[in-house]
Amino acid sequence: MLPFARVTIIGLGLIGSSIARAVRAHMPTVRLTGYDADADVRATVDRLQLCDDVTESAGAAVIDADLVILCVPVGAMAAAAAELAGDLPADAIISDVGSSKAEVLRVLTEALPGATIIPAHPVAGTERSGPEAGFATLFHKRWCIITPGHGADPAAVQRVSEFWRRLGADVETMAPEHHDRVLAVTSHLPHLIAYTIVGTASDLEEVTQSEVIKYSAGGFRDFTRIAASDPTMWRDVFLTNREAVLDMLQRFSEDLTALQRAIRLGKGDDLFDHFTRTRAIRRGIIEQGQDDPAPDFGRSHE
Ligand SMILES: NC(=O)c1ccc[n+]([C@@H]2O[C@H](COP(=O)([O-])OP(=O)(O)OC[C@H]3O[C@@H](n4cnc5c(N)ncnc54)[C@H](O)[C@@H]3O)[C@@H](O)[C@H]2O)c1
Ligand SMILES: O=C(O)C(=O)C[C@]1(C(=O)O)C=C[C@@H](O)C=C1
Repeated sequence: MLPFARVTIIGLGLIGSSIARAVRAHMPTVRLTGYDADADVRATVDRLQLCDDVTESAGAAVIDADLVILCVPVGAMAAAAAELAGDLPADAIISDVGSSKAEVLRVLTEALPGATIIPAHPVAGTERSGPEAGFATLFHKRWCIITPGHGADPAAVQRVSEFWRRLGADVETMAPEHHDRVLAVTSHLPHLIAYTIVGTASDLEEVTQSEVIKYSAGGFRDFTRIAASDPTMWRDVFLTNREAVLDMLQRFSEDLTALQRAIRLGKGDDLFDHFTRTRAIRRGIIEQGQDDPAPDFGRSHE
């Protein structure tokens, strides 16, 4: 049996539109309703026929939903929830896809007292935004981490987990605070590093902008892809996962200083040992079948 019959998506950008496409592909009988604050996005979703209905307000979108998924930037979760609070059916489950979880659970609980809130984070995405960037296979064989709060209804957790499994994801459950520490190091810090290095390269006086573009064929090019990620989304991620990111950044700076010292002192063995250890980690990821779907994954859908 399907976990939900009437699904509403609030926010129809990359992730929201990918969920809509994946629901169409895997659960075609589900009635899909969508709402986005941006009228151009609503028009595009209408044109692409990604939902059965696109409404003019958040309230109208949720009125008969049994699952509502907030797919807006994490800084907009509170406002999006407040907008639909008066129309949310008592038995609906509300979920989200935000990249940071403890703060999102806090603001949703505040905005929707008494609602069944089961947050989730599909660990899948690209550097692109908007409804045209989405695709149905985005979640295939990618993790989706469910982060219920204390005392969350186990049956509701099961239904949300089953929903994501049907979209092709592998599901894991984690406490929101633990999620935020894990993702701080595996996702948030790498983005911060990419944003930094691309900025540094373009600020170098002795290197021209055209040289940065011309010679960015290798490792740097991968950084530019990540550094092209959505500014609103990432501003909000760093502001809502501040403590964990700052903690991981401190650890990272110490390790970077150690490598800097090894280079300065000519300690080749230290460098070699470090690089050998990190190479094994990459190989472990590939052996587990969790390899990247190629750096230009999103681009092939342009
Ligand atoms: N992009 C990724 O790689 C990725 C991966 C996993 C999770 N996420 C999370 O998914 C969420 C959405 O990210 P995205 O990449 O789809 O962003 P996006 O910019 O492509 O889409 C966000 C959409 O939300 C709409 N919106 C903003 N405020 C709104 C409001 N109050 N009410 C209704 N609509 C509103 C915007 O108009 C936009 O269309 C974020 O919370 C992000 O952290 C992103
Ligand atoms: O591949 C990318 O472009 C991504 O940045 C995807 C990525 C990640 O860091 O893994 C980014 C943020 C999300 O919350 C989940 C996935």
